[in-house]
Amino acid sequence: MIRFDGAAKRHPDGTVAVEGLDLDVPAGRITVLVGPSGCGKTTLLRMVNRMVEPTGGRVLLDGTDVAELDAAKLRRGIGYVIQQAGLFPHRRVIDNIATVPYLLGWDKKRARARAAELLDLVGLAPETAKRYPFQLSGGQQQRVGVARALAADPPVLLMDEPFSAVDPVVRAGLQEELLRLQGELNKTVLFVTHDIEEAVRLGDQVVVLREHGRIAQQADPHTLLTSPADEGVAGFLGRDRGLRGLGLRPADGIAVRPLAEGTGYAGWQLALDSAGRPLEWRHPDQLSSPAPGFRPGTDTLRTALDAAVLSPAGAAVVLDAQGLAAGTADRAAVLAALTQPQTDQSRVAGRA
Ligand SMILES: Nc1ncnc2c1ncn2[C@@H]1O[C@H](COP(=O)(O)OP(=O)(O)OP(=O)(O)O)[C@@H](O)[C@H]1O
Repeated sequence: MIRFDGAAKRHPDGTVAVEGLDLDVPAGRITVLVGPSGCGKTTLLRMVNRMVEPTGGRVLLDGTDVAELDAAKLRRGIGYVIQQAGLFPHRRVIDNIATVPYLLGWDKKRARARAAELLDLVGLAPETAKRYPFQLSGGQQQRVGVARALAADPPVLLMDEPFSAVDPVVRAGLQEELLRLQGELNKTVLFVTHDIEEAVRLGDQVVVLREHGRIAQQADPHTLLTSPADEGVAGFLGRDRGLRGLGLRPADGIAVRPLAEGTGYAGWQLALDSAGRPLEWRHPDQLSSPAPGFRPGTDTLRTALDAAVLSPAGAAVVLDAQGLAAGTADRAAVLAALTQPQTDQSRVAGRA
């Protein structure tokens, strides 16, 4: 666990970057620091690996003040990912990833074998190994950056706006990948972003900061979206936060009308292919329309609601794990599920 214990940073020119922060970053979870430019996010992150020395208070790593640890050794035990990856331009991808193992004195063969393993883990093709960073796309470079940070299997990962230099589609893919990796690796992740959307998507815990590293709110994403601490946080969260909150809840507890009880709604009939996959909604007097659906438990309430809203029949198709139609759920059934209280266990699979 990382603990900020009154951690403060005042620069020689008098600028107070962080006034004095108390914060616990629990082991094995993702904690996101989010807030406007200049509020002290990067300063706080860098206090952990001693790239910034606090001028007041302490940062504890598993109970030990990091100031008492050898800085180089400390950094080798902490993965660090920054914006635009920060790869060594003159080194091949494989050797970029093996940077820390080399520093730790691993022999070349073992270090490269580990790097190849990580290349695969972050979803890059083996032939990428021989390339130089300039021969990769921005998204691929970020994946290499993540692989490099993970190379020596550090328990702690510091990520400073790692995905902000890539376009929204690539960014969403990288976020997805990080959640998948975290599901396997359970690192203690401290992640900095100025994007609240990214914060609620990735964080088990989200810490909204104001200027001078003051905490405006510290909460899980659902609580943050549904109960912002004040007007300032609500403004920072932006519009549609209720709807966005549904994207964090699994589509459970929705009453399903089984196929055997019929698939007709006010003249619309659900057509299936021979295997039982939904094809479209058909109506004798109207154009056919796509039949969107959702998988209970796997998809979110937002997806279920979207499917019900888009359906001309006013009902979403309920799918099984194989993508076959298991039944339908009308808008009223989806809306009824929205009003059910959420338990801690009911977060989207892979997130909690
Ligand atoms: N070396 C320095 N000397 C003086 N002031 C500094 C120094 N480094 C950072 N600051 C100031 O400390 C404050 C916090 O900076 P920091 O980089 O931690 O903010 P941030 O929240 O990460 O911002 P951004 O989202 O723009 O990256 C800012 O006001 C910044 O100008």
